[in-house]
Amino acid sequence: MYPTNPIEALRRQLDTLGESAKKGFVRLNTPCQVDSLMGWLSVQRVLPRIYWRARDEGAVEYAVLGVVNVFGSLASLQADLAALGDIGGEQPDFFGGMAFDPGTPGWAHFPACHFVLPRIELKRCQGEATLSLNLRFDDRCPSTEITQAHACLDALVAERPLSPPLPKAYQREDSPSQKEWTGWVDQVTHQEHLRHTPKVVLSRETCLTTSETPNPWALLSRWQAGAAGCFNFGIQLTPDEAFIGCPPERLYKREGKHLITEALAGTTHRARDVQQDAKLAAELLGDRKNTLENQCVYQQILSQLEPLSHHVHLGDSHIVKLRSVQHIRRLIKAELHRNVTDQQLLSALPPTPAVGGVPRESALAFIRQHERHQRGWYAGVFGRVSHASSDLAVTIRCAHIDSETIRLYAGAGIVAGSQPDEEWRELDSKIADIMSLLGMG
Ligand SMILES: C=C(O[C@H]1C=CC=C(C(=O)O)[C@@H]1O)C(=O)O
Ligand SMILES: [Mg+2]
Repeated sequence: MYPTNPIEALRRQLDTLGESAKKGFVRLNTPCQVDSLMGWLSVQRVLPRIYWRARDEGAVEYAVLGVVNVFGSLASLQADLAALGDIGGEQPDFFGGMAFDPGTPGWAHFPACHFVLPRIELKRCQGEATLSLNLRFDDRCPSTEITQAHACLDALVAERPLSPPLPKAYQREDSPSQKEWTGWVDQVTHQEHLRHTPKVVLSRETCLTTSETPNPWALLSRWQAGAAGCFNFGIQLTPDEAFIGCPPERLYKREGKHLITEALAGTTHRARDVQQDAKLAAELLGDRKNTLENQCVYQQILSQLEPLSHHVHLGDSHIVKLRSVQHIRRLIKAELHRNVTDQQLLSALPPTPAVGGVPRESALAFIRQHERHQRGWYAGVFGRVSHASSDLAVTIRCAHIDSETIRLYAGAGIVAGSQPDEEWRELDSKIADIMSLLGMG
C-alpha cells in the first residue's frame, strides 16, 4: 500500500526541509504499516522507549523513542509548553511520568519526574499508522539538529513479531510479609490513629526472581489483550529495565479547559456466575468500608480542584468491572480557570487518596516510616501532556522488570472497618492478572 520505505520518506523530507520550516517545532510525517507497535518498540536500540494508550475505546496508540528534549521537573516542562505555544504552529506531545513520593529515594534509574519530547513517534489511530520525526529549531543549531535526526532514523530497525512470554519457575518474596501487614493494618485502624489519619493506602512489593525475565513488551502486549477499560503504558529508560502496566485509574484528562478526573477506590473480586457477580457489585456499592475509601478520594480531589476551577460536578457511584476485580468509581468534571496549567494540576492532584491517604502528609509519613520497599513510579503518574490536551493515568497494576526480577506492586486503602486478612486478599486480586500471565495464577 505504501511503496516508499517510511524511513526513506522521512530522510527525503528532512533533506528538503526549507529554511522557512526551520523555526520552533517541526513534525515530519509519513504513513507506514505496522502490525504491533510493541513488536516495533521491542527491537529498537534507541532509548528511551515508551508505549502509551489511553483507556478509551478507539484511543490513539503511541510508541515513541529517542529524545529531542528531556524535562526533569514540572516547571521546566511547563516553561517549554508555554515557549512553544507562544511560537504557535503545530505543538508536540510530551510523554513521561512521576514517582509516587519525590521526597524519597525511589528507583535507581527512574528520576522523580521525567518527561520527554520524543525524536520518533509511531502512532496508530483507527487502523492508520503514521511514523513521525520531531525536530526543534528554536533552542539549538539547525545543522546539529538535522544531523541528530538523521542518526536516529539510521538507527531504526524493522518490526519483529513478539514471542509469547513462557511460564518460568519464579521464586516469590513479599514485602511486607502477611504478619507485618496485619500489624500495620491494626495500627492504622486503631481509634487514636483514625482520629488524625482516616485513610492510609498501604502497599506490598512482590518480588519474583528467575534466571531470565520475559521480554517486557511481549508481556505488556499479552496483558493489554486482557485489560479492556485500562490504560496501557511501558517505559524503558535503560536497556535492561522496564516499567509496564495496565492501570484502570485516570489521574485526569484535560481538553483545553475541560477537566475529567475520578475517584476510583473500593474493591471486591469477580464471580464467574453472572448473578453472583452482580450481587458482589451491589454489596460493594452499599458497603460502608468501601464507600468510605471512595469518599476520602473524591472529597480531597474536590477540595484540590476548588481553587483551580469552577462548575465542578461529582457523578454518581458506579461499578467498574475489570478481569479480576471490580471497583467503585465516581467521575468528576470541572472547568478550569483561565491559565491553570498541567504543572498546577500535577502539583496538586497526585498522590490522590486512592494511593496515598488522608490527610496526605500524615498518610505519607506512615508509609515512609513503615514500607521498606521503594514505591518508585508505582502509584505515581504516567501519560501524555500537550498544549491542547493531556491525559494521565495513576500507575497502579504495574510491574518493574529487570533481567532477573519482576517486581509487582499492589496497595489497599485502609480505613475504619478494614480487616487485615481481607485487605491482604485484595492485594492478591489486584495482581492476579499479571500473575496468571506469568504462569503463577
Ligand atoms: C492502590 C491500588 O488501588 C487503588 C485503586 C482502586 C482501589 C483501591 C482500593 O480499593 O483499595 C486502591 O485505592 C493498587 O491497585 O495498587
Ligand atoms: Mg480497597
